[in-house]
Amino acid sequence: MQKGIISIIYHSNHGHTEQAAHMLAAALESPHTVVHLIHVSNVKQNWSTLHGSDTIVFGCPTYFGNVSAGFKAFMETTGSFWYKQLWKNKWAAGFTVSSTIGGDKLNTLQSLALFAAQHSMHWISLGVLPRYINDEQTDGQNRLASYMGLMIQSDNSQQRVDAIHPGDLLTIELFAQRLMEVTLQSKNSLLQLDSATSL
Ligand SMILES: Cc1cc2nc3c(=O)[nH]c(=O)nc-3n(C[C@H](O)[C@H](O)[C@H](O)COP(=O)(O)O)c2cc1C
Repeated sequence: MQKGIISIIYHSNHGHTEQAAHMLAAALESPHTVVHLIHVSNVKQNWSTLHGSDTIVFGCPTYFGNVSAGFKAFMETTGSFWYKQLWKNKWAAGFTVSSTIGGDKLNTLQSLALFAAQHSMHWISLGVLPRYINDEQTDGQNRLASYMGLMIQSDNSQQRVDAIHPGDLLTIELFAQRLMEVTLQSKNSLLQLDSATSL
């Protein structure tokens, strides 16, 4: 079985999205995966890593209900190869961090999914049902009830980074499992297809 290559490209001004990106990368580590964690400020040295990935995960804070300026700048640099469609048929997924429960995070995830669509990538949704007990939503898996991608609620400090909420941590773990499943399933069926057609 070939390893699945998963890259996380993220922006963070105050460290909360960076913390989430590190947690997601750690949850993606397995004998079957190679994981790359790239801050947008280091993208110049890492284009070949992104181009060689099976799955690219986009992550940024929600600022004023949309992607942060740092992430938008990264998105726009991909215009230099967008017309070649280098990322066509790769898998894509996204996460966003903001300090309120809602905070218009959905709009950020929609912007990330649209960005992936412009690169003709396949979007992986969160795939983790919110858990209800006795008609009340719990503080556990997918407590922010997202479907488009991973949402995380942070503290609102620009000086410190508190621990991620346990429900969001569980959601990160479950999202990582889904990313691995999708990446590996597709990689191995493509390999089977290749070997069948080369017979
Ligand atoms: C300019 C600015 C705009 C923000 N807009 C929102 C917002 O629309 N919704 C929200 O819930 N939080 C908002 N926040 C809070 C941030 O999303 C939150 O602090 C986040 O954790 C910052 O991520 P970072 O530490 O990775 O930079 C905003 C913060 C800043 C500085």
